[in-house]
Amino acid sequence: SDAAELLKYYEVYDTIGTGGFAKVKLGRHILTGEKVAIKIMEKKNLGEDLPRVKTEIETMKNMSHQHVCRLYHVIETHSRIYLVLEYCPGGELFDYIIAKAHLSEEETRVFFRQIVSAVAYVHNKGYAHRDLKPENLLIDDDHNLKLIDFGLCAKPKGGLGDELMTCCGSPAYAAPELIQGKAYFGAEADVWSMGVLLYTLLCGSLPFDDDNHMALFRKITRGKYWNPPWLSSDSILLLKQMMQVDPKRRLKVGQLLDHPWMMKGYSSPVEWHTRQPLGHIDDDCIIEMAVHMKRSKQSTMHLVSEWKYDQTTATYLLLLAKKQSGRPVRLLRYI
Ligand SMILES: COc1cccc(Nc2ncc(-c3ccc(C(=O)NCC(=O)Nc4ccccc4)cc3)c(OCC3CCNCC3)n2)c1
Repeated sequence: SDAAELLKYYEVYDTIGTGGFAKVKLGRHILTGEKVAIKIMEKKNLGEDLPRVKTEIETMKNMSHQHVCRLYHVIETHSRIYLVLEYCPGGELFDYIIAKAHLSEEETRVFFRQIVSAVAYVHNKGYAHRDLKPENLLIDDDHNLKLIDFGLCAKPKGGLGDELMTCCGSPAYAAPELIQGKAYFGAEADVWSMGVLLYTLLCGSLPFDDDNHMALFRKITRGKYWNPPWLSSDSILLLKQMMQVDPKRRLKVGQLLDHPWMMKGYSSPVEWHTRQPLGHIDDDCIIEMAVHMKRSKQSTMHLVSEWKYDQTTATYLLLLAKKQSGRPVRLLRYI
């Protein structure tokens, strides 16, 4: 069966989320004991979107960053594609904000610096996310944020507005130029969405909201919104600079990294470079794998360096995640 290949390496538990054409289940990697998120896609439901999934997989293989969800394993069977991804036990930022009504400026700053770090990294890789919203920001076991792109919206930066409604589902976060179907720059549209995100963190509500689609579009293109009384003048200024209707007047990501609001209480700009470069091979993980596979360290190093996103890649990356979370770099020995 399709699940046979998956069940060779993972225990599969209940569904933690669904969306579009994917279902996500909680799983556990048997060899390392680490929890994972398993994104399950039926090929027949993907239809002409299948190439976009392939592009998404290539994009993910190219991303390794402390604030971007990691891809561990790709399993393709006759009728399904399984993506084994980093599991975030804290759930969606969306639910976190709801639970707290809104966040303090200080707590918002900690999270927002992580969001800017992830987006600056994605942009530097030549992609625009295009669907930045609290449902696509997850909380990990260290209470840090991880960016995901659940709806396959990330595209090369210079994207056109053609996939207007297909993948940018929630217009509430979409930039004016994007919902008007104009040709736009992905990086500029992402800055607008980050402005809306910052607003929802600080205010606990959307700056532009309306049940009627047309009324919502009008509010977004007008760009006027209410500032709650608890906002500091610095926060009001930053929001204004990010939610500029004219994309050319909008703040650039580069200006966000050391913006005065971002620097309050910090001595250095946002660090957006990755702390886990793709090519880096960790010695402790290689040694544990070599012992387990009864192979030399050298041949284990070569096998891992092929980055085939198979069981070997998954085992290495999950051992590395264990090490980074302070858990012992050990593989299960009794199977
Ligand atoms: C209720 O939610 C809960 C509750 C408790 C725990 C969790 N934990 C938990 N962990 C991990 C996931 C996950 C990670 C990555 C991807 C993915 O699709 N990656 C692809 C990707 O990120 N590309 C990409 C990224 C950046 C740039 C370019 C491309 C998909 C799912 C998850 O999903 C649940 C969904 C539910 C619907 N909303 C979205 C999240 N949930 C979630």
